[in-house]
Amino acid sequence: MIKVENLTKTYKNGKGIFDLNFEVKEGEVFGYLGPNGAGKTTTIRQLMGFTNADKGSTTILGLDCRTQAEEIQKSVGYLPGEIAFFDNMTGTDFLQFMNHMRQTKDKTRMNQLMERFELDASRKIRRMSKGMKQKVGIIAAFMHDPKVYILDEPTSGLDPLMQKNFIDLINEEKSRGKTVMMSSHIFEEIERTSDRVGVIRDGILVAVEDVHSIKADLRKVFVITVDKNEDIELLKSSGLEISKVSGKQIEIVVSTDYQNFTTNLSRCKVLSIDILNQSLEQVFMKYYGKGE
Ligand SMILES: Nc1ncnc2c1ncn2[C@@H]1O[C@H](COP(=O)(O)OP(=O)(O)OP(=O)(O)O)[C@@H](O)[C@H]1O
Repeated sequence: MIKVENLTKTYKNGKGIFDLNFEVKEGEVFGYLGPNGAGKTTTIRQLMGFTNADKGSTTILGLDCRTQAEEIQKSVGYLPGEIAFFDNMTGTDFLQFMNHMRQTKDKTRMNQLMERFELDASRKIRRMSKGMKQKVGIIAAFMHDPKVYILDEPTSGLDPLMQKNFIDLINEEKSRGKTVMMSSHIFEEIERTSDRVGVIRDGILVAVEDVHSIKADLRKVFVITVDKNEDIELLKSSGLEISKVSGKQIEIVVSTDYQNFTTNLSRCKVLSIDILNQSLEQVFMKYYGKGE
């Protein structure tokens, strides 16, 4: 659905994106992660045909992003990172204008989305809060029911309830067979929506990972409080992976060995069990920060 081959775009200051190769398959949600300035927006703008690459090719729905940009911009559901609207228009005017540009007559989906995101679009855009403008952008990207969505930090400025609303919307679209590529800084949002994740750093794609298999491999840390010191000794000699012992509290890391874990636990007088889940954030943080 989306294909990026050897894509390179270098700005005069030497920054940019370098030799990117990845594909977003039909019906998949592809999360695009990376620190500030990594090159996410640059990649997305290339895909939307707003800038010319130095090298490489990009296609969406089989359309060439450079020579068929107009068609792509009409058919893809695109949400820019920085939303620049016609400030003097009301939200409704802007959405109707977009419908007109795309020759969409049916307003049912637009109205449903406005209701879903609780947007009063009658206000002038320049008087809207950042979150309200973001909602206008989301509705504009989704209302023509496109096959492919390209979304640059879609939940930026949205409150937690609306973020959840957005995640639900993405998952609904995925179940309808739509293809989504979205950049984000919010790991939870990626974890709850994406099938695969691409990580970009300093303009280079440093990883493409399958989120489902990462989730399956995530380890759980159980924090167990027992009644007696003998129980601690028993657990220490059980062959389980112990990450910390503090008095009558012991932390046990379990990834697959649940049988051994429960058998040994049943031999102890357990007072409490807490679980610390390893998150996608902990897995991906290695790509952030300097020098790692
Ligand atoms: N028009 C431009 N001219 C020169 N440098 C640019 C231009 N646009 C972006 N850059 C630089 O290219 C790099 C990539 O920027 P880009 O906006 O693609 O990053 P990003 O991953 O989207 O970042 P963020 O998460 O902060 O939005 C940055 O170092 C940025 O300063």
